[in-house]
Amino acid sequence: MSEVILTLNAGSSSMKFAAYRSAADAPERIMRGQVAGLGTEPTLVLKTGGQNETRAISAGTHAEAMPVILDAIAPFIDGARVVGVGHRIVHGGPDVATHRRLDAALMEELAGYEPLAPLHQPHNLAAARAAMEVFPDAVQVGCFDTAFHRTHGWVNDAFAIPRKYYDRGVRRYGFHGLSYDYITRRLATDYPTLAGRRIVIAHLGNGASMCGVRDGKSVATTMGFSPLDGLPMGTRSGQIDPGVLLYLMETECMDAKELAQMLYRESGLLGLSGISNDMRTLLASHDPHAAQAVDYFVFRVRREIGAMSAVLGGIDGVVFCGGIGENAPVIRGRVLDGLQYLGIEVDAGANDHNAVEIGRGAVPVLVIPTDEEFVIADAVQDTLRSYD
Ligand SMILES: Nc1ncnc2c1ncn2[C@@H]1O[C@H](COP(=O)(O)OP(=O)(O)O)[C@@H](O)[C@H]1O
Ligand SMILES: CC(=O)OP(=O)(O)O
Ligand SMILES: [Mg+2]
Repeated sequence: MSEVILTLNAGSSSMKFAAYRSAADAPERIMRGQVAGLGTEPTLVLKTGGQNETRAISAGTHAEAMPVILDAIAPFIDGARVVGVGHRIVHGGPDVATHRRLDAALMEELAGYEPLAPLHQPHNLAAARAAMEVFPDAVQVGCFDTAFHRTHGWVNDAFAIPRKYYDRGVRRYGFHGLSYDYITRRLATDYPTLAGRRIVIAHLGNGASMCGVRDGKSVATTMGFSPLDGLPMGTRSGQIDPGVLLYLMETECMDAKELAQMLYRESGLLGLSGISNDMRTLLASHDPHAAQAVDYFVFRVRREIGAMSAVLGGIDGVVFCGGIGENAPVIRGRVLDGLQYLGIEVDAGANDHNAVEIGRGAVPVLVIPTDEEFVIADAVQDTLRSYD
């Protein structure tokens, strides 16, 4: 092995990373891991050859996690040259519809989107800057969560506020696009009969959203201008009546900073339960507020499945992914209960075992572990080949 590709994926509470070697069809993964629990109890998880190794670390922030990650990767790449580094970047703005090589001008433009995704964009860009310093000769490639959704029609992109704001970029961008891209590719290769159909993909993690896909393209998604909209999340509110914000500004004199703190960091499962943003903790809790937070989550996910059905004109398949979607049978079961009218029925045994196919109705229901890193590595390989 002489040349490798690295991927960095800074989520709101985690930093996932992986190393790949280039291969003819698609990059081959050498190892992957993540720093999880940033802000609470940070751990380093290494995943190699089916083995998971977890250890507590002292990094409290995304920046402090970087040297830990580089040390963790080093033994696996055995001195090989890092020729490309791919970065998940949450916000690419209105025009970016595919991955791009990161240069100074693009980095500056992307920094302008930091206020629109404060839990992600600053960490994404910090990781890219750090990688540019550590690997100055490697190609740095930005892979954008918003890019997959640039196929939306205008009605799905616009807010019904004066038009001048649309022209200034106040639009529904949508996020989690790398995850939806991966799932859509998996459907194309593993479930070709579903690939051209109407699919609802529920990415339920610490950040959560849903995407309606038709013919492999995004038609609608629950997140909007920022990754605050749509489903409730670990610490984010999800959809909220803007009148609530006006009321809080007027009666509680909250300013933009305080509202941002509340909406991004103190709401969602954490805000409703008063206990935790972690679905595992809430499912294990006997506190009635934990149960209510879970009820609210389930209610909103079900509601959005109905909305997606309306937008797509029916549903031919449902896919769950993300930390909750891949690992929480109780949530999947409750979300899908009573959707027989859409042809959706759950096989309880398969669901309990996190099987890949958990439906027993006319509409297939799948659990597919998402792999944003693969999409990033593939984009880097693609970029490197364009120079050959
Ligand atoms: N076995 C499980 N049961 C329920 N929830 C789980 C389980 N495993 C992970 N989760 C949830 O997944 C969430 C993390 O999702 P993930 O997609 O990894 O996060 P991020 O959005 O930070 O990338 C955690 O907050 C946790 O609530
Ligand atoms: C966009 C988003 O919410 O990402 P994450 O799930 O990594 O927080
Ligand atoms: Mg995520």
